[in-house]
Amino acid sequence: MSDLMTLLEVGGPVAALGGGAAYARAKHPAAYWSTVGLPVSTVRLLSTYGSVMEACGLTVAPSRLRVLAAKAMTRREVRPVPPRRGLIRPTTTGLRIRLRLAPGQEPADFAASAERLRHAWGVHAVYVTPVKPGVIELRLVGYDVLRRVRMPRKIADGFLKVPVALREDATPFVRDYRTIPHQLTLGATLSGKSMYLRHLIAGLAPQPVALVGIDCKRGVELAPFAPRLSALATDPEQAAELLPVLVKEMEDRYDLIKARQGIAPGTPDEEITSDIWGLPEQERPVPVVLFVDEVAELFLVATKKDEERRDEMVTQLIRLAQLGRAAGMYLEVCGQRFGAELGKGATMLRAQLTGRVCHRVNDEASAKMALGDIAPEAVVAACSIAPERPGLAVAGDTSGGWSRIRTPYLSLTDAAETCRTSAGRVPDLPALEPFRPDVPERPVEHAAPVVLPHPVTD
Ligand SMILES: Nc1ncnc2c1ncn2[C@@H]1O[C@H](COP(=O)(O)OP(=O)(O)OP(=O)(O)O)[C@@H](O)[C@H]1O
Repeated sequence: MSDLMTLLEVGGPVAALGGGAAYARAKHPAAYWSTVGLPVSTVRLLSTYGSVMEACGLTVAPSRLRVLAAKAMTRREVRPVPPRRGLIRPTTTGLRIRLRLAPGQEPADFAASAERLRHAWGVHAVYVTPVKPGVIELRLVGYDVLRRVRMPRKIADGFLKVPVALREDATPFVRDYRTIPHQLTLGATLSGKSMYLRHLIAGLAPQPVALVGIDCKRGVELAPFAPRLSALATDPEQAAELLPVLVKEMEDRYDLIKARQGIAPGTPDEEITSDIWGLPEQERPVPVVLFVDEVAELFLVATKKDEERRDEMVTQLIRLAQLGRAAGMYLEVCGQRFGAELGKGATMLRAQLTGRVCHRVNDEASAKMALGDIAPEAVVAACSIAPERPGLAVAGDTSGGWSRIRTPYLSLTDAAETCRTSAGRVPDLPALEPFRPDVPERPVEHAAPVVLPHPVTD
């Protein structure tokens, strides 16, 4: 709204079309787009649809019947036929339109022409999404939505789902733990990893989930969220004590599932479960999300004795990643690099982390560690992230899909406040009780003294 007001102050939508247009478009793209850009672009799309499709090679030859009918009724030449289009639907960032593909066309033809379409219609970007066989959706985005991120008002969030960032096509990027249980987030220093973690923690804090942290930066990243954490380890020694407890918790959960499966030989199929989600609600253990910040610190060793501890921790992390999903235990691993050079187990652990988010990195090798096994283009996209845009990242998963995303700004104070107000939601997990972090008392603001000092005067 304030953007809109500023735009109107600049000269209003009509005046903005004149002298103030360039200023308004550059300064307040969202307001410009919703007040001026949308009608202009709709008219442009409607009036040029057929010719643009033809110029981009996205038309097909008319059917013989159509040619005959046209010849019989008019003497005009019959033009190639563009795909049938549905209604133009405005969005806050642009337009959406569905197209029915003509026989012989495929979504890849449109994706290949996206750049040409964007120039022809004068928009920031055009994205192509297959909806069902024979139908695609074109999403026209009017401006660079990742420059100043605003999350859409309506987002399909829910249990174990956190809308953590915005994609470049203006759709929310939702971290869904039940679909992608474990994730690896990489990025150079000051690239925005902590902001990403902050959003996840603040998003999960109000949900019935146990949050556990291993923060090898001596707790500086996760300590502000201490009121909502069930356990926090701030160095490798503490992590070495916490990890076996988590593995034991996971094994107990497997025993619980097994006990349920063995209730009676004739138990109906739908009551036999292979993960905690099949258990009755009152018996179901609370999900646990383990945040590991600066994972490389767990791998680094100085002495022979450290090496043994390291090997144990890595094995436990691999076990959690391998078996955790069914027990409702999820991993969120963060670091600057995570390659084979970290030693035994690193590649194996990385392979278990399905979700990948790569912020700005210092070299191609780091981007390859996160995205190399997803798509080569994703690696290139990650390498071209500018330092001036912290929070920008490339998100992918091992199925091969990827997109550019950016987190909105969330101050540490606001995230910590969310954790403080959700402190009552820390679930009861007796095994983790010894690892519960101390919650520092809030600094008390000094109240005004009851007796006001006044200068002693003679
Ligand atoms: N999405 C964003 N929008 C605006 N500013 C951001 C965004 N993400 C991060 N920043 C800013 O960039 C700076 C670095 O971010 P952050 O601390 O998250 O980086 P980091 O990768 O965790 O760095 P380090 O590894 O050194 O801790 C901070 O000042 C933060 O406010």
